[in-house]
Amino acid sequence: MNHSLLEARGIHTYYGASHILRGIDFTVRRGETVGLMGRNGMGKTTLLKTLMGVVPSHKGEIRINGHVTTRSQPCRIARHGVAYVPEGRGIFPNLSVRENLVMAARPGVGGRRDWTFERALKTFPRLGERLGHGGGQLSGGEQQMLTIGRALMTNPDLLILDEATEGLAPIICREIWTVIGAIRDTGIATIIVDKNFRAISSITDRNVILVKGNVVFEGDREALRSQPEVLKNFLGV
Ligand SMILES: Nc1ncnc2c1ncn2[C@@H]1O[C@H](COP(=O)(O)OP(=O)(O)OP(=O)(O)O)[C@@H](O)[C@H]1O
Repeated sequence: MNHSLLEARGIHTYYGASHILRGIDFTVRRGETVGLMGRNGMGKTTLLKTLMGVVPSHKGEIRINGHVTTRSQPCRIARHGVAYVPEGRGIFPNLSVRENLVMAARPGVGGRRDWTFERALKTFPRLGERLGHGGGQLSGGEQQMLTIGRALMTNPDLLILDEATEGLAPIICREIWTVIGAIRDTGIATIIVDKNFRAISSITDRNVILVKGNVVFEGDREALRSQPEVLKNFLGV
């Protein structure tokens, strides 16, 4: 029995002639929170896009929830239980908060309907106060909450967050980190990319660092924090 929710082996991805991912192995177990770290341009977003089928891998194999998804379209991968929140915010600015949430609703793998409209509002009370507002009228932090709320409404097994707190005020970032911690407690696995390694590593089970398309470190919070040279060399902190 394979307990991995997501398993990628020997992944190579190119943009044209540029060889970006150079043989990456990457695993997420059920319910696990994984921090994906690295300096700018090291291939984090490319790895997420490859896992989601947005960018094709040239070599290697990806399995999600037991299905080989290496050459699947993003919509098929989403149906295998993955919700992807890309950098920037993917909401419909002309639809209301209510419409944005309701439109995204669908059962998860096996018909699971843990996340309902009511539960999303309980998780993000701010959204409940803005139900009639257009998505485009929200602040940056509220838009990010709506994006995450929409992703949860698809009842995912795995939530992928790329730079969820980018450009947001510290107080809003803290609110988002708290929510991500709460999502973790519900058993949803998460991959998080964020520049704030302290915030990430305080909620992750495992951390993976990329340098030039290779995995150079993999370990839990203690392993990461006990190796200042790793932080300095690979993250510049
Ligand atoms: N569409 C593209 N076409 C060509 N090259 C690209 C494209 N997107 C990204 N790259 C290049 O691929 C490399 C990896 O980029 P990627 O966005 O995956 O890095 P990242 O680790 O997510 O960095 P950042 O934190 O800056 O988003 C970079 O050198 C980048 O310039």
